[in-house]
Amino acid sequence: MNNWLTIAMPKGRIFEEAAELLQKVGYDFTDVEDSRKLILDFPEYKVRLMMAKPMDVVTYVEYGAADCGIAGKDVLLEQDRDVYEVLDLQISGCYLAVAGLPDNPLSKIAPKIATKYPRVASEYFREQGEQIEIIPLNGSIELAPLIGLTDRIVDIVSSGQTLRENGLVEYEKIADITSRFIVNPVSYRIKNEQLDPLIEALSEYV
Ligand SMILES: Nc1ncnc2c1ncn2[C@@H]1O[C@H](COP(=O)(O)OP(=O)(O)OP(=O)(O)O)[C@@H](O)[C@H]1O
Ligand SMILES: O=P(O)(O)OC[C@H]1O[C@H](OP(=O)(O)OP(=O)(O)O)[C@H](O)[C@@H]1O
Repeated sequence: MNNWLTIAMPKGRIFEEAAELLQKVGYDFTDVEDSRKLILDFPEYKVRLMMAKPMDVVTYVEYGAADCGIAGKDVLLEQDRDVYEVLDLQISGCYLAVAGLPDNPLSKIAPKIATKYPRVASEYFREQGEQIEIIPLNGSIELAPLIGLTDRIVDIVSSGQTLRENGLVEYEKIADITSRFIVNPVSYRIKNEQLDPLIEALSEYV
């Protein structure tokens, strides 16, 4: 299977758009979504798919367990791993923002920030000259300011519905986010015969 490509695919909300894009370049993985299998072989394409949590795709690619994969720019910013980010696939668009209760100035001493993105948040507030305390959370981040646990959140905004329905407002946008095609640096050299045509084909659709 040395000439096969192993692709780490994000389960969850990115999968459908990623599979649609790959279908356009001749790889039909659309049936996979309903399966619970984590490793799926496609001999017709010489491709092995690994189904991973979106936050973990970069780990599999960095360690060479997968040759390449699809990951949100939010994950790449947070993890700063040794992988090549070769293409902006322009799918699963959203952005990272600072939000909180309206008309609510930051506490003077060590304001608290709830987030799944501690590195991005720390770097952002450092650039603003603010000394903050990170409160790491794994989900429902919007709860934190509602119950008075934190001054602000740093989280993904897409439609804005979650902020709106919880009476929160956006203070600043930090970064626009889309999904990226990433490649393991060694695979990039030794599997260029398989990777180059795929990257080339994808680049025509984005
Ligand atoms: N509204 C959104 N909220 C969160 N992530 C989004 C959104 N829109 C696009 N994305 C992208 O999707 C990725 C997260 O996908 P998903 O929500 O399936 O994973 P997850 O955060 O591990 O979810 P869960 O923990 O709920 O299973 C992010 O890394 C981001 O790039
Ligand atoms: O602007 P919107 O379209 O409302 O999307 C943004 C929301 O979606 C994500 O949460 P998710 O649904 O992944 O749930 P979680 O809180 O469990 O992470 C994100 O963390 C926001 O809460």
